[in-house]
Amino acid sequence: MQLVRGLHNLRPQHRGCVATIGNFDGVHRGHQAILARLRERAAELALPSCVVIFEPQPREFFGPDTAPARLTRLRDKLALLAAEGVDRVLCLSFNPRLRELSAAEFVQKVLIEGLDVRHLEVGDDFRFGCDRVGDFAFLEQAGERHGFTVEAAATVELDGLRVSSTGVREALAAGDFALAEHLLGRPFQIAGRVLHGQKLGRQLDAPTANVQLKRKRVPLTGVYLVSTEVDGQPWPGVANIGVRPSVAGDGSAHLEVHLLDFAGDLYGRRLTVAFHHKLREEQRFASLEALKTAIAADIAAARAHWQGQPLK
Ligand SMILES: Cc1cc2nc3c(=O)[nH]c(=O)nc-3n(C[C@H](O)[C@H](O)[C@H](O)COP(=O)(O)O)c2cc1C
Ligand SMILES: Nc1ncnc2c1ncn2[C@@H]1O[C@H](COP(=O)(O)OP(=O)(O)O)[C@@H](O)[C@H]1O
Repeated sequence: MQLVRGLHNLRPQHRGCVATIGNFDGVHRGHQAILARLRERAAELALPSCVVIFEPQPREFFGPDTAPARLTRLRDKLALLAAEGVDRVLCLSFNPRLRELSAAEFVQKVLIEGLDVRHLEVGDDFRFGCDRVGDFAFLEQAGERHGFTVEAAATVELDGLRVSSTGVREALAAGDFALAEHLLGRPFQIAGRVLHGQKLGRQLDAPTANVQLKRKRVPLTGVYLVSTEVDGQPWPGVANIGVRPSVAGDGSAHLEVHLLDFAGDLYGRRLTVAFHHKLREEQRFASLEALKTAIAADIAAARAHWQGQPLK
């Protein structure tokens, strides 16, 4: 899959494609349905498929502190899109200039001049352009003028519930991992590099791989049963994600993973942590001794849970 960053990096060979536009945060089963349709149309027309995404996502641009926490950072989103068979991603910076483009200008600059789109696949609630005035009817009219077809992918519902990034966030916040996994089509995961921490973990009899989080806000906090892979081998563990109120810190979110019966050096490695079950909320403990006792209980609970269970 090819990544093109910014309209200015589009070349003549990128013109002529089948495209879709959106945030694709989480690349959930609703997104996957649109991407499947995109693949079909690309095959029928013998054209490459292109997904247009924004970075930051528009809501993050308008309200960095109020936008919902990301389910997938850019790197993970790109890997998931590649796995869905997308040929090309055009990643546009959502900046004041882009924000001010009218719907007609967006169509002209991005879809016509930039991509020469022959077919556009959109979600049924997709809106775009300054103040979100562009909608499906607008695109259909533009398509008639410029010679491209537009199709609105039907809403994907599972058990009567519309699949959405918001739905996944709500499931995570409620600790309903079965639902999150159902909506995503895979377990919820966070990937990142293992950084050096405060070296407190070993004093707590629970060394923890400190997985780097690139964003301040996270879609879940608490203590969880997790699994990861080390050298291709599935490995169970227990993790805390949150601000660690018992430990002096800067208030930013951390993901700390203790792997059961693991001894070794994980610094610098990239871990993908899958979340399976919530054990408890993160707590503020009065002493490190009390925190140590709580962590020992969490580890015992994780051991009891994973005993004899195949890792997912
Ligand atoms: C299973 C588990 C549960 C944890 N629960 C809490 C908690 O409730 N409150 C808290 O402040 N920190 C909690 N922590 C985080 C510890 O404070 C953290 O792992 C410790 O500070 C080690 O940090 P370091 O890797 O920077 O040395 C938990 C860690 C683990 C592994
Ligand atoms: N069972 C284990 N689970 C997680 N990390 C472990 C384990 N055993 C050893 N390690 C290593 O120890 C490091 C964590 O030790 P810790 O004292 O918590 O230090 P830090 O504060 O740097 O995270 C991990 O990054 C990893 O390299």
